Amino acid sequence: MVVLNMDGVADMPVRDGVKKPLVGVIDDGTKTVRFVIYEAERSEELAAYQLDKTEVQPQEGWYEQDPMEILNHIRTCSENAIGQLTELGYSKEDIVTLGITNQRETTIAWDKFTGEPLHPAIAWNDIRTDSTVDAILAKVPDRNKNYLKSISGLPISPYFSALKMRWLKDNIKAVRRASRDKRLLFGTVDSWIVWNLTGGPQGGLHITDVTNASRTLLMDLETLNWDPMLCRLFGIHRDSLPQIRSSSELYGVVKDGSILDGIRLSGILGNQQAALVGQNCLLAGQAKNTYRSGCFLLYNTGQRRVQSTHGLITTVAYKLGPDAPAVYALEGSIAVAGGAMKFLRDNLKLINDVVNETEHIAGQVFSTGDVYFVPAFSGLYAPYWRKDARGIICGLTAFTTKNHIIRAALEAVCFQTRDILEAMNKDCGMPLSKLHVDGKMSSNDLLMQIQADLTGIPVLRAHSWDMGALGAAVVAGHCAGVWGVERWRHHATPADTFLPTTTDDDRNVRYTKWKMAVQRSLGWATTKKSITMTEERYKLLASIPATLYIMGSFAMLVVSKMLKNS
Ligand SMILES: Nc1ncnc2c1ncn2[C@@H]1O[C@H](COP(=O)(O)OP(=O)(O)O)[C@@H](O)[C@H]1O
Ligand SMILES: O=P(O)(O)OC[C@H](O)CO
Repeated sequence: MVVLNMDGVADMPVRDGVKKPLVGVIDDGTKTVRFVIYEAERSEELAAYQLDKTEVQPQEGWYEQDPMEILNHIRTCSENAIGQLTELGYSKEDIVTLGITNQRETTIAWDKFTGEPLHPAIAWNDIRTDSTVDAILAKVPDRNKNYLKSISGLPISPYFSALKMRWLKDNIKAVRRASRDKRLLFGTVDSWIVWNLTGGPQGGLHITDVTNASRTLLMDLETLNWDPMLCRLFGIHRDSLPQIRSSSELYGVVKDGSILDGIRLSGILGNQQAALVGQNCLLAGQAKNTYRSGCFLLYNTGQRRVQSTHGLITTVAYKLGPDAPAVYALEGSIAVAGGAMKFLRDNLKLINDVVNETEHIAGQVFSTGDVYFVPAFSGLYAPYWRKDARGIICGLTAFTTKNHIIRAALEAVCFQTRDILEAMNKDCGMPLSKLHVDGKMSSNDLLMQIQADLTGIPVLRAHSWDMGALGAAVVAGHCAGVWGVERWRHHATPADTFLPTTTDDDRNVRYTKWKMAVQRSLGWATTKKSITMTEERYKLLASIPATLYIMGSFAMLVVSKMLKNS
């Protein structure tokens, strides 16, 4: 609708003729940085700008990112998105607050006084800490990878930040030196962004929110504080860790000389928790699955911390203010979903274009012809937590074509989701009756239909694929008083519905075969010592003290646990 102003001249097209407060969101994903602007209480994006990040894979299983590139991309994206506002009748001044949502677990170490990163960010899916995990497990009763789960909610896995921090201290001289000189700051990407946005070396806030902290293996899920025993165990000094805050409160104001200068910061959520909020799964018993490079299914358990006995993670879903109670979730994390499509494109060259070809090519066959593809490129996450698994394609015959293999890669995403759902249903005792989905990969209709067929429940696809940015806008707007979470709770998220078309028998037969394929993928990889890139790293990796240190700490932990239980 075009509005006439007092002079009878058409104003810029503000939606519905009513100017609303705006909420900006910084969305740092594994592959992209986005800046998105929403009108308060509206779920469609008003303006957005996105840039791809440089992928750095220095060696097999290592994934690094450039922390400075993240900051530069935030500047460019925010300038461009805010630039679009003028055409829409808004200006930067209409942005009342900012939220941040980010890839979780990815870890950065930097210098408190210079602001310089001391190493590239180690990404969540990096498995260089494999041998550190082994050294730890060797000292745990029964090599129990769930030994720390009752405190942190997490299994011992290279996925989580504490192992990455330990690796940085053991292998990077600059990190050790900074630690010795009390200049070392650690953080997940949210911490890095906030610290830089709020002044950096000149008084930047070193904070994180509970959802990100709950992915480090250092936080006690009950107290929502860093756990002294876990910090000791991993050798991470509390002074180098950020302060843990809620997901929705006034943290501070941007002071970095950028276009965002002067805007308040009032929301932080890890991206999968943000998608749970964006999908409006705010009641216990509601769940969402986000299909991106990886795939993450979160089930809201309300204020109950459900301890999974079937391979899921317990994590903080959100905490809407310093005095609000924490809401928890059970999570099933899948390391490779859309990533398998990229593998088919870049490594096997079976397709040229993921978005435009996969659905079409896989749709040309009615089944995979009994081919199963387990994309365990760096091991398997939930519910298996097997870092020794490796990818397999099995069931090949002389009739197999690339169509079958591509279809099997799509099915793999759905079977992995079923693995998670089976575990969730057992942990929660109540089978999920429908699944809310989002993420770029969910735009694939065939994938969504296969998902409904293999799980036997309706799949409800959100109209916007980026529910994470929306969730961060909700929590930031909630604190700023422009986006009531209570009202949001009653907001119906528009969705496309995919209904199951298979019988129980049919899906169960196929699922049994999938489980056989998974079994065949296990135990393939032998742990390699991390082979480092520099002479310094070579020497340090071979050095025993770091490993001894961890083993010693573990011995202490075992003893202290025994004393606690006696
Ligand atoms: N239509 C589609 N069919 C199959 N896979 C898709 C489709 N669209 C996107 N993907 C896959 O989904 C992933 C999208 O990831 P993206 O949303 O960019 O998030 P991330 O930051 O996790 O990489 C990519 O790995 C891509 O291969
Ligand atoms: O790859 P993304 O950006 O969808 O997010 C990754 C997850 O947060 C990892 O836990």
